[in-house]
Amino acid sequence: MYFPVKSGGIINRTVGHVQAVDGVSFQVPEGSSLGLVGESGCGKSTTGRLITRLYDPTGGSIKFDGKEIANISQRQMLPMRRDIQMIFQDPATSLNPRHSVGAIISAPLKIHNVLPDNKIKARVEELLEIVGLNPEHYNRYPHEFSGGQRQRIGIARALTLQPKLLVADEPVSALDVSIQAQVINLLQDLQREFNIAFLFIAHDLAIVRHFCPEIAVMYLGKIVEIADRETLYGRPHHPYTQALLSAVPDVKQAQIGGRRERIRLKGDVPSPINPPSGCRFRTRCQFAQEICSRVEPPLLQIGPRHKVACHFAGELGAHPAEPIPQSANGGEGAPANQPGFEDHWLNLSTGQTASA
Ligand SMILES: Nc1ncnc2c1ncn2[C@@H]1O[C@H](COP(=O)(O)OP(=O)(O)OP(=O)(O)O)[C@@H](O)[C@H]1O
Repeated sequence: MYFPVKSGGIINRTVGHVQAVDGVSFQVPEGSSLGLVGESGCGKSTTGRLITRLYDPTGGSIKFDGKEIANISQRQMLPMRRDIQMIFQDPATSLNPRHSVGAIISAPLKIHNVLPDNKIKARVEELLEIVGLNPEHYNRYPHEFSGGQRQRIGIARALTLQPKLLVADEPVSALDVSIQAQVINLLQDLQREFNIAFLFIAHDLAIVRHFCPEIAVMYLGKIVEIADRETLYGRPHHPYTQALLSAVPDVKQAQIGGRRERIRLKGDVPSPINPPSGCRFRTRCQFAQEICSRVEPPLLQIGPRHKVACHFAGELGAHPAEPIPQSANGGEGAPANQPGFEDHWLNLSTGQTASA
């Protein structure tokens, strides 16, 4: 997704592009959840909005249930909207303050014409109950609810059409810490009960840990590491993931005394209008070498469910001195940036291909 940058003035020329999302590839299995994590501005929300087709992608492919949806018209997308819904970060701004809760939650039912009018109220009351709100509050307005309750209204609205995929864009970031766990538990219960797949967007690794069996870390529009939860938190290989994790308080470490060494990132995130050549993370990476400015590292599979985009991928304190040979990447056209995982991968310690 490239957004045009305009010059302004009378001749409003396009003078550049914000490369908001470029090189993102993942799968969200049916009924499961994938966490998408990264600093502000790395393209997480844009990715979520592309999948729900709130934005029209400028390139690439998005498949839902095997069907290509990246290029279909909004009209063709309409039936699919029932299956793909979104929960937004800030319930205070995503709910219309002039509409009652009943009107907000019933709107999708009316737009998609799925229930006769006389059955709508009962369905909305049922939804309110499912998300832990009092069905008698049908006629109240969003301002009469607390932040956590408002997010429950947003969740009920997203559930109305029984979606198969929910894109949750920082669904708890705007809430009090004490309320966050309750809303996450609710989402988890709903997932189990209705077999809903989640793309769970968050800016820190602590929130997605309990929700997502698989997590992708984004930096400046790209996925830099994606792995199952145990691998990502236990043995991250990308210096950026390692830095993000070092900022998360570690309870176990605190119990046995001592602190995990904190890795500080140098400088600011560069502009996505003119991202660094080669590896986009190199300007802030303590391990960067000459190759990093020349060659963009592909997203290389290095374990059964582990991919990383770094020439010097390795566990913290064990980054290799020499870059991973380009031949190991399979050369040009290798399926490195395909979604999902292959059944074979590169074993970094032996330099050989391994399989299950
Ligand atoms: N409509 C738009 N027009 C131009 N640039 C945009 C637009 N939307 C997003 N961007 C830019 O694309 C990049 C990615 O933005 P995005 O909102 O997806 O990041 P994010 O990781 O979700 O950040 P945050 O957590 O702050 O929402 C940013 O540099 C942003 O300025």
